[in-house]
Amino acid sequence: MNKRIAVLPGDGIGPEVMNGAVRVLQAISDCFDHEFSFEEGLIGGAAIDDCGQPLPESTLALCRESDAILLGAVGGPKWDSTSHAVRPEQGLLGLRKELGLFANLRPVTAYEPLIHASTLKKEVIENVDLLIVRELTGGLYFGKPSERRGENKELVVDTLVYNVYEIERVVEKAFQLAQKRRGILTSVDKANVLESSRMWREVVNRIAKKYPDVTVNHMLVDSASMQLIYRPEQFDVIVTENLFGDILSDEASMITGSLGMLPSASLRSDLVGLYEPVHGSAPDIAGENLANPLGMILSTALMLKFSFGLDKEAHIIEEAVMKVLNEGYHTGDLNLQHGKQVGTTEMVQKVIDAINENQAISGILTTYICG
Ligand SMILES: NC(=O)c1ccc[n+]([C@@H]2O[C@H](COP(=O)([O-])OP(=O)(O)OC[C@H]3O[C@@H](n4cnc5c(N)ncnc54)[C@H](O)[C@@H]3O)[C@@H](O)[C@H]2O)c1
Ligand SMILES: CC(C)[C@H](C(=O)O)[C@@H](O)C(=O)O
Ligand SMILES: [Mg+2]
Repeated sequence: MNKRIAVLPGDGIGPEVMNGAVRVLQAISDCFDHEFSFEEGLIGGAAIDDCGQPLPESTLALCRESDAILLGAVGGPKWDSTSHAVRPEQGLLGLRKELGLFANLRPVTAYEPLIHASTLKKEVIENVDLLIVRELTGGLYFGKPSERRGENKELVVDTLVYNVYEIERVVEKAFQLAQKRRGILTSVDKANVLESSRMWREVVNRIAKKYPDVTVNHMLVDSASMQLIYRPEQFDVIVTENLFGDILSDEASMITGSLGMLPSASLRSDLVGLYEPVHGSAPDIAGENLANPLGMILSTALMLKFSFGLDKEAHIIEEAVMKVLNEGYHTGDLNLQHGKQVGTTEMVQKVIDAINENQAISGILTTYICG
């Protein structure tokens, strides 16, 4: 299979984790004779430094011409003082909006070997396997006007805007995903206060009629944030608007033990997708070989699955990550008393070794069984 992949490393630890992701994909392509070509584009602060814009036309064109996009992270203190119109984060938001990537899937799994890395009790998290479906191209992030007004700029305006079709398409996606999983959909909103949430609820209830095999419940976001760390195993698929999804997914990441573990897929209706870890550019550890590359690596597995239909290859990456964690290897963000702490590049190499080992064993088995 020939695929063109746009690679947008971004800022901070972005390039470090991206380097690992590309190396893992090269290992996969070597094992399976796929041809993956990787073309780099600038985004975020790196792009501002280069041409004054967080999302250059050339990057957008590259993404449009590619079969899938990988993104590291954007932002950092270096660009914090610049005016908000040229913030690095605008590059990422612009890319999501321009490409119409409305459904952001953020799976959260309590990995057995990391159960003691979580600050939550073992019995609270041991069976957790949930999926947050976050609406990604609407809500407060994109409402206009967003500005400061008045002579002394003493009035600030941010608006929360949703068209009904924007809610329908992401809710529909969440129902379809719930159908393929355990059949439980929790819609999270703030319908006791926000009109947009009341419309959200109406849409969910209307679409629910098409999916009688999915059990639906509504939860207010404040309560949901509590339930997420009180009884997280109750959740299968959570569907929610943009900002709530952003906040709840960082919270949920601690079930896995670290924000560095969470992958994500941002999809539209066709197969094109953007794959990025949930974490940011982590300026506090950037350039020190300390970053956990697994959220980024697991995002490549989501890319293989969703954009290329390569389920087997995706599974091999996920199995390799599990094997490495089972052997006790982990980066410093995971608070584990036992095990072996390694740096970013060593962790990547361990995953690649596990992939190659897996393929060597299956090669021996094939020769043995087929003669
Ligand atoms: N998708 C993105 O590009 C994205 C996401 C979130 C934040 N950001 C940006 O990143 C910058 C920093 O934001 P922040 O500090 O609030 O959030 P962050 O996610 O960058 O970091 C939060 C904490 O988690 C740690 N952490 C995050 N990822 C890690 C990893 N892979 N391995 C080990 N530790 C990890 C960091 O060291 C830090 O202590 C900001 O400019 C923000 O806008 C970008
Ligand atoms: C960097 C920022 C704009 C982004 C968001 O809020 O969507 C990030 O926090 C995320 O979760 O992808
Ligand atoms: Mg976030």
